Amino acid sequence: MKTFAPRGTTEQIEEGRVFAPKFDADGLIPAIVADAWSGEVLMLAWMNDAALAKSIETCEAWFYSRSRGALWKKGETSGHVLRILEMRVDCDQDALLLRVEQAAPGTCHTGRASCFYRAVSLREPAGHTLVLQFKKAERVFDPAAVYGGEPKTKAAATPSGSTPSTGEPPATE
Ligand SMILES: N=c1c2ncn([C@@H]3O[C@H](COP(=O)(O)OP(=O)(O)OP(=O)(O)O)[C@@H](O)[C@H]3O)c2ncn1[C@@H]1O[C@H](COP(=O)(O)O)[C@@H](O)[C@H]1O
Ligand SMILES: [Mg+2]
Ligand SMILES: [Zn+2]
Repeated sequence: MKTFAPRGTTEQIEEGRVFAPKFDADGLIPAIVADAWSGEVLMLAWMNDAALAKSIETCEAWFYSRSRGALWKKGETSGHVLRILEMRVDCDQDALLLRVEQAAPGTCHTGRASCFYRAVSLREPAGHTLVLQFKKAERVFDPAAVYGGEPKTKAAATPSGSTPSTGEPPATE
């Protein structure tokens, strides 16, 4: 059973009004999630046909977890659901952008605001271990309290979560 329109011509896909999302060979389409108010990119996850349909029906973000092999409503454990204010599709309709309002601060399961809290060093030659720089590493919630497990209160107090071997600088934002 197909939930969405079949792909048309390039002209129809790029300039038309019919939503005809392209799922990859695994039946998935990537969805970038950004905070609707700040524009901050929060996470990237994948949707299958069912997750996309549920997201559209409920205006809450549903994904397909590749590692768990299951449909997943973001926030089902944490309560940190993502209300979709707008869903955009890119030119060739093979990527989605969800502009969301967060029910609670912190989208990343590590307790950070965004999954993208580290930067890869640029202008480095390939072929050796590249060091990551912590850019926005402070935890805005304690993942142990929300998900269970070892408390992260110490790491929350030291935003860079410093592990001396990597020489991480403190958070810069
Ligand atoms: N909460 C998250 C979560 N939030 C954001 N993300 C991002 O979403 C991506 C999930 O996509 P995939 O499942 O395809 O990714 P994956 O890396 O193959 O596998 P997992 O992350 O699912 O292990 C990850 O790569 C993360 O960058 C999360 N990925 C996983 N979780 C887990 O989801 C579960 C439920 O959490 P809540 O939805 O917050 O209740 C918990 O077990 C969390 O650990
Ligand atoms: Mg991942
Ligand atoms: Zn994350």
